[in-house]
Amino acid sequence: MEGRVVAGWPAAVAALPAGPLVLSVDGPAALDWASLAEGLSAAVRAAGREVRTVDVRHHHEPTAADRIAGRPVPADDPFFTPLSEAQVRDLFSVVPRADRLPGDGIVVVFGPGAGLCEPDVLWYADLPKRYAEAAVAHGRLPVGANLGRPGRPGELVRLFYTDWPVLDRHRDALAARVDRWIDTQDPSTPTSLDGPALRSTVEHLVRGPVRTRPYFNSTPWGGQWAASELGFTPQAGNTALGYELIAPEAGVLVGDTGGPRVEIPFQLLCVLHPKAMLGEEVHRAFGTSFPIRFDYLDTVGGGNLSLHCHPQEQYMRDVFGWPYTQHETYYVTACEPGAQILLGLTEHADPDVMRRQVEDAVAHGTPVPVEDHVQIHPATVGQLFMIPAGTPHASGAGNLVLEVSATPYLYSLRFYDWLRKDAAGASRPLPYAHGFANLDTTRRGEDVPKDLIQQPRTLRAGEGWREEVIGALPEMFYAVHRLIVAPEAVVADDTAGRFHILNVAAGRGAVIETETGSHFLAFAETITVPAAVGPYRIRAVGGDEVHVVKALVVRP
Ligand SMILES: O=P(O)(O)OC[C@H]1O[C@](O)(CO)[C@@H](O)[C@@H]1O
Repeated sequence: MEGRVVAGWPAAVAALPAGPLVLSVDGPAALDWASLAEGLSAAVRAAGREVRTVDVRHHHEPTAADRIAGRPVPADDPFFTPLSEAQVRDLFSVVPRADRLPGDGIVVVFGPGAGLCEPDVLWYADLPKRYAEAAVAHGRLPVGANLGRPGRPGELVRLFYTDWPVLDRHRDALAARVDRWIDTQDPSTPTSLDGPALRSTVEHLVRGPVRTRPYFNSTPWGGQWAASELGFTPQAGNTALGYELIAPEAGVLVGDTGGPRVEIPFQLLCVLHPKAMLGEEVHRAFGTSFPIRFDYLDTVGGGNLSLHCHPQEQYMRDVFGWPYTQHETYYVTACEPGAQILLGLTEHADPDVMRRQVEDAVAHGTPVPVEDHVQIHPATVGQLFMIPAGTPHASGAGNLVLEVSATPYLYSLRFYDWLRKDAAGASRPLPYAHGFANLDTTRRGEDVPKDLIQQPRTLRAGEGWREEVIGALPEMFYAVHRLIVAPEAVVADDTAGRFHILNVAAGRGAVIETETGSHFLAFAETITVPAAVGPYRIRAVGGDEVHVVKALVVRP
């Protein structure tokens, strides 16, 4: 990395040019902007410069939140809104302009949209999205407020489908010209990196394998595998959903080991270098959206996921506004004896009966006889289950599932949640009307195991290794392969112009060797090999066979 990560406001302020300045600090709604302004102002004063602050949120229109909102479809849908297509500019009727102070004073314009105020210097203050989600979910202000609604408790539906698309577009548009990137995870000592160093770091990152920072959240079905086997600290009692690589939320840590670090959004790599990251054809098809996600579903010592399906392609576009849909696959990395995967309709499933029972469960708490409608398959380590959009599914208790899926992840159309209630006696949202509108009633009976529980096909092989296709379907744009590598054997691979994602699913680990370096990938870890890498090698480490799950786009 060229340039240094520095810690604290004084170090960031010391790098500002002399003379009167308008300094804009832009960033998401989910920040404690008042503390930021206070900490930054104190550092400016300590540097002997006069300071004045302008909070752009006071210049947002009173109706700003309405102006940027995606409209619910149908109008009273409490579960989803289409992705907002608004711009941060829409928050304002008039974007404020600040006059410079005399001498070498600094006017600090801060808040979402501050970058539009034609500043002399532009900083971007970020907070990884997981903080916003947690703050909104628990009603923690000021961080948990929605864009255009400071001071009012936030809502997740607005966060996911309005705030994030609007703010992400804005961040992406600023990325090529920000003068400093600031990570505010520690609000009293933010870490930061200047703009040229940020961009040279990103340029370096897209030339080699890159691992994103993992974390696990907790859900009502979450288990204990990641806590006990990997040492993750459960947020709220369990390690349910492991964010390995969910591009819209993923971050990459940059900085020297032992020194201050800055977490930058993985998405910056796709925005600043889309062809190097994704490859030319994938970029043409998906723009700057990184289309494959890897995450864990940990139900070991936990419960069943809800029974749900995901939107069909056309519905996803028309109703939710995502250009591609949430096709999924489950790879069983570990499971307890007797663990199960629910997948596909039974031969004689009747969606009308199922719907009446689902409604009965909601209205009267009557259990749904799920096995009448949905097939139950034994979970076995190493098996991949294909879950095209519209297929009802759930991982049962006792599994560690590696999900290899299309990137959209916020569209679980739940039919049934096993009558679970939270401490306050509330059920989780059950958008079953959307579920039934998307249920693929043709995929049932024997077709389910035949098409969706595939047997591995060897694609190529060499001394001590083979590469298998373990899941591919005509309607899915990606395929899942597996490399079986004997101890110390080496596989030569090539991105051939499209990124690969690798995960060590069995064995101690593997070394990923490229022309410029080597990276050790331990069991259960995931890494992206950008398209620009070209040829690379996978070397098995440890005394046991190593299994590497690999995903790639096959039909852009
Ligand atoms: O609705 P539940 O039970 O929380 O399950 C949601 C999870 O299911 C999945 O769609 C997997 O099937 C995940 O992507 C998602 O996080």
